[in-house]
Amino acid sequence: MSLTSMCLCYLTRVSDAAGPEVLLGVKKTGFGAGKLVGLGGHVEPGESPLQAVVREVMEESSIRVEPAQLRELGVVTFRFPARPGWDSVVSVFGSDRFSGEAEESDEIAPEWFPFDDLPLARMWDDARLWLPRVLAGEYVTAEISFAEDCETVSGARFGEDAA
Ligand SMILES: COc1nc(N)nc2c1ncn2[C@H]1C[C@H](O)[C@@H](COP(=O)(O)OP(=O)(O)OP(=O)(O)O)O1
Repeated sequence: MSLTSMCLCYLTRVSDAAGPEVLLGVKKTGFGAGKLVGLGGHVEPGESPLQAVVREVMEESSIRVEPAQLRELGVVTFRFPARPGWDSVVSVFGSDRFSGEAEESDEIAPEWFPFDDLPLARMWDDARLWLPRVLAGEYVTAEISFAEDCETVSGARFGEDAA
C-alpha cells in the first residue's frame, strides 16, 4: 500500500518574553483531533510538498510563508501496523520568516510555545523523539512505528536505518 504524502511546518520566532518559540496548534478536527501538532496536512495530487505546506499554513493559520522562506527539516515516515491505511510519509519544513499573525481556523487553534518547555505530553507520542532535534536545526530522517493502540510508539529508526 502506498504511503499517504503529508507535510508539516514548524514556524519559529524569538520573543523577548520567552526566547525561541514554535507555533503549534490544537487539532480541532480529523486525524489526531485534540492533539497539539505543527501546521500541515495532505499533499494533494499534482502538488509538491513545498506547495502543499505553503497552502496548509495559510489555510490553517492565515500566515503567509513563501516557498523560498522555508527550510526542509526532514522526512518522517509513520507506520501503523494495526491500521496500515494510516501509514504516511511526512515532509517536514520550518521557517522563521513569514508574514501575518496566527489566527484560529476551522482545523487549528494556534499557539506559540517556548522551545525549552514544549508541550510534548499533548502531542503525538513520537514528538519527543524528533521535534527537539528539528528545532535544534538537525535534519531528521526517521521511521516511527506505532503499537496496536495507534497512539504509543513501538519503534523508531533514524538516519540511514530509516525508510
Ligand atoms: C510529532 O508530530 C506528529 N507526529 C505524528 N505521528 N503525526 C503527526 C504529527 N503532527 C501531525 N501529524 C500528522 C497527522 C496527519 O497524518 C497529518 C496532518 O493531520 P491531518 O491528516 O488531519 O491533516 P489535515 O490538515 O486534516 O489534512 P487536510 O487538511 O489535507 O485534509 O500529520
